[in-house]
Amino acid sequence: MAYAVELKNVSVKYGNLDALKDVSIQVEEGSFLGIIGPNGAGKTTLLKVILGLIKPEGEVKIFGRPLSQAIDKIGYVPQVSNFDRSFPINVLDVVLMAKLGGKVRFFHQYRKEDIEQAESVLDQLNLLHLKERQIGKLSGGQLQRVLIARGLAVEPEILLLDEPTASVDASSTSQIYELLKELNKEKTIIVVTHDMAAVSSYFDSLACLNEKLYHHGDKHLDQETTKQVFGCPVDLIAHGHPHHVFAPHGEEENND
Ligand SMILES: Nc1ncnc2c1ncn2[C@@H]1O[C@H](COP(=O)(O)OP(=O)(O)OP(=O)(O)O)[C@@H](O)[C@H]1O
Repeated sequence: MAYAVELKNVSVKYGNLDALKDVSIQVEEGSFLGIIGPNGAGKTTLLKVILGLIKPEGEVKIFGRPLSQAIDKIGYVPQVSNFDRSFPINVLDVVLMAKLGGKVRFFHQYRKEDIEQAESVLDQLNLLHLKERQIGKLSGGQLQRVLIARGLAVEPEILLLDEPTASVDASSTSQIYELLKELNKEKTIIVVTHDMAAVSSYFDSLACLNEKLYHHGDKHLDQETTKQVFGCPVDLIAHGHPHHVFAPHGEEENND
């Protein structure tokens, strides 16, 4: 069976800077994968590669096919911080924009079935009552869920999320992960985040990225991997919640 996403020896350079170096990963269909790494580790670059926005060295396959033939299988949820909240559009428009491939066209006439489908996604996420609300008037958690609705509006088989909990409080964080867990029953989910405190038991596998990909497998990370990736001891990164991510440290704990 083909992998949902497969990268082979993928590298990206910005000028002289190696943003990604020889990254290979195989993501099984139905996975809930967390990719963690510090700021500047190349997480957004990796998502852009999977979305076909950056052409890397190496190979990218989606369900065994070249990206160009399978791009419609992927939905994308951008970082809230990259989203202009002052933009004068309402929630339904944000979701419908997915149908335009992200291009903004004022006074565009959407097809009736597109509107019905966008409303149905909003309904699924308990957001339909907000459909007329201007996006600047949403809470951080609501805006994040609206962006997830937009990612879902293209009816993807794979949903990619960039820092989905960076702008929300702890209770919205669990709500968002509960929602993703529900969506994971039907879709492959890939989340990138630098926030290891927010990384939860929801993931069924974890990869560590810092230019290179250090670990990919089950959801337990060892001290050595995280030291390599983050360059500092595990407990500092996990903000006192190491049990969210890490297996018992065992003997390694004595080495600190
Ligand atoms: N268009 C670009 N031109 C030049 N350098 C870039 C460009 N985009 C990203 N970079 C650099 O590439 C590296 C990886 O950036 P990227 O945004 O992929 O990291 P990230 O892990 O998503 O970071 P963050 O967690 O801060 O969002 C960083 O050093 C960044 O400054």
